[in-house]
Amino acid sequence: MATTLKEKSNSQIMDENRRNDIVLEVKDLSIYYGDNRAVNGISLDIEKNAVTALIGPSGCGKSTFLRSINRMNDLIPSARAEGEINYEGINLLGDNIDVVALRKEIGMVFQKPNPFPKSIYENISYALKFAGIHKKSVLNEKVEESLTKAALWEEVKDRLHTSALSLSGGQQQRLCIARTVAMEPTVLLLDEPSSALDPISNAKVEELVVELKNDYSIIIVTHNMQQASRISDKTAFFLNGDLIEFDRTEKIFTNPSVKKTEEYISGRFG
Ligand SMILES: Nc1ncnc2c1ncn2[C@@H]1O[C@H](COP(=O)(O)OP(=O)(O)OP(=O)(O)O)[C@@H](O)[C@H]1O
Repeated sequence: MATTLKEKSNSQIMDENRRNDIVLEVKDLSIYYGDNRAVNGISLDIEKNAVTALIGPSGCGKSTFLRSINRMNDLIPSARAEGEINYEGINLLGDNIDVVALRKEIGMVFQKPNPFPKSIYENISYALKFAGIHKKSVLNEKVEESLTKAALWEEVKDRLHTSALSLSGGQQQRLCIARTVAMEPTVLLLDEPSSALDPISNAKVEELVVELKNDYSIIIVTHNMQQASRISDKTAFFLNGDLIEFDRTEKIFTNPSVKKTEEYISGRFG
């Protein structure tokens, strides 16, 4: 007989509530490049509508982990993953995953802004057309909506048909965020999205990330401890491919449980 709500124990209900708050469930994930293991059997849950920061010294596996979530590592012939990344009940590492559809659902923005050498408008409409949207009025609406979400509309609305390359680095990065958002993803993967930007553009991207978590679940790789503590809700500290500590950001930065975390965030290594 199916369990009715009444019959469920408190712990069952708590467990279900916890699962409802989770967008990605990572289980015993290892990632190899040839024989070299870059990520060592990590497990963690990524919360919905929250910002999760990945921190740790150079080469500790942050980007490798991030890229595994939307299967960008498939583009590296020597890379292979073991374990599970569960999203809506599906293991994203499975053989039958449509990676093009996956990358729409789980979008990614890179460290260096990489707009297409086309107009601001076309940067967004291109992917929408590819996805089958051709009606001009719908395209116009979606372009405006994505640029507004990326806090760029006011700055570019009068020059939508000029080259995206004429924008500042910070504007280009917000355009790349708008381009990703236009595909209506659920999860946004951000790989050091503001590290190549000036302080004012960096602040704008940070503000934007906090705003975007209302609509998306965000995972951000950052080398900037202040940035992680300012904008993230949860922080994962990686070291040599291991997940050393994963907790609420406030806890990680004020009272970490592991000595290595404390040493890293206080700048004693890395
Ligand atoms: N394409 C690749 N081929 C082979 N090894 C790789 C490749 N990319 C990364 N690695 C190795 O995997 C390990 C983890 O690298 P990764 O780039 O994930 O670290 P990271 O923490 O993101 O570093 P950074 O902060 O410098 O970007 C490193 O030892 C790196 O040399």
